Amino acid sequence: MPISETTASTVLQVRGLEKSFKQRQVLKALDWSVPGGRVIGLLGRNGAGKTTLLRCLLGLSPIDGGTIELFGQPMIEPGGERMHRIGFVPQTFDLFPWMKVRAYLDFTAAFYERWDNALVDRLLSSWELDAKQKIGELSQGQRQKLAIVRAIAPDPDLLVLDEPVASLDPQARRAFMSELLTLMRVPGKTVIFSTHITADLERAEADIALLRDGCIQFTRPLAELRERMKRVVFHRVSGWPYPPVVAGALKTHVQGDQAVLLVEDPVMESLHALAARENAGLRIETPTLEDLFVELA
Ligand SMILES: Nc1ncnc2c1ncn2[C@@H]1O[C@H](COP(=O)(O)OP(=O)(O)OP(=O)(O)O)[C@@H](O)[C@H]1O
Repeated sequence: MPISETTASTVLQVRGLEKSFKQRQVLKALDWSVPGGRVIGLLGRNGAGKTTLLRCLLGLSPIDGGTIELFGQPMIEPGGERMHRIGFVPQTFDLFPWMKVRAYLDFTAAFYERWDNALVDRLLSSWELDAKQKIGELSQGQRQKLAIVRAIAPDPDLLVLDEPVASLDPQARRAFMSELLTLMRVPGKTVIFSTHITADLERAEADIALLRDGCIQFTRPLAELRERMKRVVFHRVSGWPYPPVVAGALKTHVQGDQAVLLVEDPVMESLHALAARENAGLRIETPTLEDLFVELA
């Protein structure tokens, strides 16, 4: 499947990215182009390399090969002018346990050109974070909320979040997603977040990027995936000695009397002709994003 094309508003351009840990090659000649103004959900199975990729993109982990451009400039190390435009929420946040929440935020604010104090106060209050509590005494979920507040407050142009909602309860998750969408309504802002929670991606109407086998397999709007990917089920009482061959099939399973295929851009006339030829029943369904993830990842 094609990778998104480079546009004038490309925020991130990765070419041939290679990254290994000892003998384990995690990212393999990875190409990725991320246009500005989108919410991108990065999906991939456990260990696919999502955290590794996000850390490489931000210059937090050295790369073995390839190039990364952020805002049109090569990304070699973190910091510099660009840090004012980037917000990052790591998978775990356990810095400064001795600092109180307010002191930590004030300390962090000093490093940024922009810092939205009103937003900080609003989020602390609506997410029930106690400004006087020490970070070390916060629960995992509360720390994650704090990390999100800290990342959003500088009004970044690019917000990168590594499983930001993993420790949040459903209410907090929804509140966070709604903040994220509010942030995105400003033109030109880009959000990349990794997650296993496909419902959040659906709520955010995110573009879906799939990381598998060390590469980004595709980056596509969710609506387009829904439109183009169909689950095709053939049913035949006598079973399937060999699976039916269908143009555009990405995955095929035979389960008893059913042959279930995930098909990209199915041609309806061909499917009906095949069903008639094989004397089989035919059903066409739109898979959920979770179904797609299970099939493709
Ligand atoms: N510092 C490290 N040293 C050695 N191996 C590492 C290191 N960091 C990651 N890896 C390996 O790289 C691979 C990718 O890990 P990564 O954390 O990027 O995956 P992930 O997609 O974020 O997984 P998850 O969904 O479980 O968070 C794994 O096999 C992991 O063991």
